Amino acid sequence: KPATMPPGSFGWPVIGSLPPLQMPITQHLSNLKKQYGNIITTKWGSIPIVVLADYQLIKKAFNHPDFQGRPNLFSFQLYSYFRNYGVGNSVGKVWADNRRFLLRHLRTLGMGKTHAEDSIQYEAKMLVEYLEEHNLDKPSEMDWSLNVAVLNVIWQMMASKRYAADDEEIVNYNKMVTEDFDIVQGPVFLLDVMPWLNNVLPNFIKNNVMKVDVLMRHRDEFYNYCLKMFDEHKKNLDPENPRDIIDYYLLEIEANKDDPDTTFISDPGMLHSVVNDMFTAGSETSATTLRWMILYMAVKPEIQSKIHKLLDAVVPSDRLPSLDDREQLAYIDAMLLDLMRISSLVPISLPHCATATVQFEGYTIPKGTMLLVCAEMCHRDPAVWKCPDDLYPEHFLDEDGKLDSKKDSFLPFSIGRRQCLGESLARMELFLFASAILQRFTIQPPPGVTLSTSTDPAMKLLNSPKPYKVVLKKRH
Ligand code: HEM
Repeated sequence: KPATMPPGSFGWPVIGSLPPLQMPITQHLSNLKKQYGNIITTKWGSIPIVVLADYQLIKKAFNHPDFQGRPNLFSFQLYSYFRNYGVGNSVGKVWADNRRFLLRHLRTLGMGKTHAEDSIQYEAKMLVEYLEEHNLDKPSEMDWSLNVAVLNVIWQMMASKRYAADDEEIVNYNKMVTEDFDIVQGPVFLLDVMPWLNNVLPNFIKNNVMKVDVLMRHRDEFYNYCLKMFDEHKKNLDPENPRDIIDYYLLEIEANKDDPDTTFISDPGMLHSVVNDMFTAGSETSATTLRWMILYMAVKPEIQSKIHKLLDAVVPSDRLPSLDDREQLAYIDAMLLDLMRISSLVPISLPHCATATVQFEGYTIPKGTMLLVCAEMCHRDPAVWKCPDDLYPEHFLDEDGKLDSKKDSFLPFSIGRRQCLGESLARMELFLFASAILQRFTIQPPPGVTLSTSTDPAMKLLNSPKPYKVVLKKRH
């Protein structure tokens, strides 16, 4: 390791210092922090890495203009056919233009406003009705209906489409996304960190062990589905009344067709990557957070009962909770924020990459270094949180019981220039879905079962609960 880089070690030649397979990633990084401090050098395969294990350092780094790249990881790049397309994994002007475009038009389409509220409330109503019909009074898993409800919200903003909870096409797409998340957290990781393996490994290993063929098949299926959707949109496009992000994007392409430097190019691959990024980033994340919520409510009856009392006092039982009730239901928002803290859905955020050599905190961080941040460690820091390992909504309430959401050491949506661009939509969704579910049901563990809130150790990028069953009892 160059002496000018932060303390740590590059490990062995070729393999570097790979994280142990069965150890949760936060445990591994926490061991490195104990050994080397808050800023650490390590190496996975051929990728040099700097790990940031302190909130103030993370904030500083993720606001630095030269730390906004993404590393070239095989399983991320695959989705854009290895081109600098889309928003979640793109860099430079393509990323900046697509990000600005999406933020602007998601706001036009109601992100954070009443227009989106109506559509989320509708999905919440459909979801509770579905749960009432299928999951009442018996131990049951929270099935795909949860994913479909969440996906419908983003699907409508992107493509003006919504699906029934048991629609085959959408359930199939959800299964693909979930399966892909499992696969990219498995052995294909070796292709991410040792890209040269791609040229030497025989296809039967890449396909049978790493499941690369499955990832590619899913990607192509979704690509073809998108092409059909784009054609439909082109046929029905009314420039005076754009309906959704796809319409706005088609208009942007048209408006920029004579600009040789534009990133809004007519290659459908670009729009496909934008749509794909939004669907993957916006569905599994919110759906898994709701799964955590349902689990924690079953495990913490005292918090659930406080929420029930509050809902009964504030919201008449013949209508769903709405954003107008939000101030009076601050305890629910506080519970959701603390849920995001304790579950740390994205424990190391998404990796960033240095796009230039940077002098940072007295060290040299060479161009191409990957940056990883310890969000989960910040969320469980006993020096910051009163009850670091427990769900404790009071972490996010001030002395007057008002919501206090701006906390240091709290970064479930990451921080800085690449911070989650769906944060306000996600927070609105979580509030409306969670309060609708809790207004309608009491959530209990199955008789005689002790539910565990420990995370599934097979998951590295996303902290998911282990599969569980709960009993829903109708309240109203
Ligand atoms: C509970 C729900 C969610 C959580 C916890 C979450 C978390 C995150 C995190 C940690 C990042 C990485 C930021 C970085 O690289 O520094 C991210 C990025 C992103 N998220 Fe979310 N997210 C959620 C919901 C959503 C939703 C609903 C959408 C879509 C509307 C969305 C769209 C995105 C996109 C497009 C990016 C990439 C941003 C970029 O690279 O500039 N997310 N999210």
